[in-house]
Amino acid sequence: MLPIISGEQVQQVDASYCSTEKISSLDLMESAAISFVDWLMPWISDCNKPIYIFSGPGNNGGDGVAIARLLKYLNQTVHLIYMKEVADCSQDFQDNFHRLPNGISVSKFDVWDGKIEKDSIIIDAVFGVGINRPLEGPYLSLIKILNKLGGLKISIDIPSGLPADQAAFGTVFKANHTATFQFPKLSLLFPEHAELVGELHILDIGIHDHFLDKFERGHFYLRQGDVLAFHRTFHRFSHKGDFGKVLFLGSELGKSGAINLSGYAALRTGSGLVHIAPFMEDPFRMIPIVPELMLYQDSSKTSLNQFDAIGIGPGWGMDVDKDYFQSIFARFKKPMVIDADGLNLLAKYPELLKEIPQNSILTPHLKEFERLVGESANHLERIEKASSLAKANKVIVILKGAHTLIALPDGRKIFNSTGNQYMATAGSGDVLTGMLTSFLGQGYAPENAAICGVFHHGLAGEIASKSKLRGMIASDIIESIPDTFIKLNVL
Ligand SMILES: NC(=O)C1=CN([C@@H]2O[C@H](COP(=O)(O)OP(=O)(O)OC[C@H]3O[C@@H](n4cnc5c(N)ncnc54)[C@H](O)[C@@H]3O)[C@@H](O)[C@H]2O)[C@H](O)CC1
Ligand SMILES: [K+]
Repeated sequence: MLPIISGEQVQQVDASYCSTEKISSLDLMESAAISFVDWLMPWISDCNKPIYIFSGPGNNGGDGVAIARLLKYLNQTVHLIYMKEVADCSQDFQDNFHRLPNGISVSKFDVWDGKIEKDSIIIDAVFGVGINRPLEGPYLSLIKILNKLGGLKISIDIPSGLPADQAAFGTVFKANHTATFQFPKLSLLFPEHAELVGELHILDIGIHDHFLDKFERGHFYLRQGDVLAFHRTFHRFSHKGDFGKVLFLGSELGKSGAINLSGYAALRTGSGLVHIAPFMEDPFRMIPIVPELMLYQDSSKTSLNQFDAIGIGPGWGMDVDKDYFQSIFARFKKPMVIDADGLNLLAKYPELLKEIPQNSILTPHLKEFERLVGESANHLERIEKASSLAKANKVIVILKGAHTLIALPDGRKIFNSTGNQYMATAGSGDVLTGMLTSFLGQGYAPENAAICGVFHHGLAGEIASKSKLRGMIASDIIESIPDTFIKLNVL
């Protein structure tokens, strides 16, 4: 998995890479600039819009200057506005500045006429990961001007003003795309920064992941290439028992959809036998959404050991009494998935947290998480609280949202790369619970079940939303689960 290192460590990685590969930092800046231009050109080459590049005094500014040169070579109309005397800028900035070809309009900010043609493309290369204090003076004035403009606005590496590892501490450039180098900086993954970052793109500049491994501090980014290794494979002689027998407890009267969605998602994820137990007086009156689902009546006296995995909570309601809730942890000693009202019940009876079987998977969304651990000032604090909850109770905490976080009991924190805004729809969480429980029931180690469940859930959402966009519903996510296995070639 790709380590997410700190902004401060980026310089050390660069130095390590340059000395091992015997290249100069200027060469590395050139690869960064080339990867940016390669990424940008396919979608701007036909529109012929003027490009304004704003370059600060450090190496982020240097990237901007190198990009100005490359775009000019590709016959683009380029305006470069730089902020500080060239002699006071970083060495690589200066070297690139002296290589600028003719035909680019170059102005220093304090004498620039301030004119930006309508519908221009704005490239923000003011500050990168070297930001160390809030924007002020000319930098603040510039970003305020740029934030008022519409059109395509792209940040190089990180929106200027945003620190790499912390919550924003002042005015920040508002990008609609951020093209970041090599790995996502931690702060680019915070939900409160979504409006600053826009769509996130990760550009490879040639540094191999193992250069990042040396600086690894427990944060990782989960990509498609990583996820295959966490799967179990099955063969021609596998039978339905191998694929697991799972049960879902939830769905009070009026919310029968919840465990139906979980159960159906478990079937589509590959479970052999799926039971659903509605929390209703006569559970057998409910009609499952697909005939492959079996109904089950649970009581606090019956052992649940016949099941390989259980998922509890979707649509359960808060009328579940404490003794019955507690009895589940005594009747099922293997890792389970706890979601929705299962989590709300834990928030109501926090003394039961220590009774949860080790390595169980808790899947709060932000509100449920707040009920469990209280409010957080920002996402950084939330990430730390999720990790503490996981470590203290030896459970896996999946904090749902854009870039869902998987906090493992050993302290590792994994951020997911799949999914999109269209997944914020009723029942999407019930689908995740179904998928996670299914993987557990198929004999996946809980950590692997968490990783595969979260990744495939996001990927299914991406696939389903292609043809549905805002009209996508949770059932569409379920229908796309099989395509995720086909896409990853998991047999
Ligand atoms: N491996 C890579 O990812 C590569 C990244 N590159 C780019 O380099 C920048 C980081 O460059 P660095 O020079 O370290 O930092 P900045 O450009 O952000 O500028 C730092 C510069 O600015 C001063 N400063 C900081 N905050 C302020 C402020 N609020 N007001 C005024 N001045 C400020 C600080 O003192 C420094 O002088 C990275 O993001 C990439 O874009 C390389 O191109 C190649 C490899
Ligand atoms: K920037």
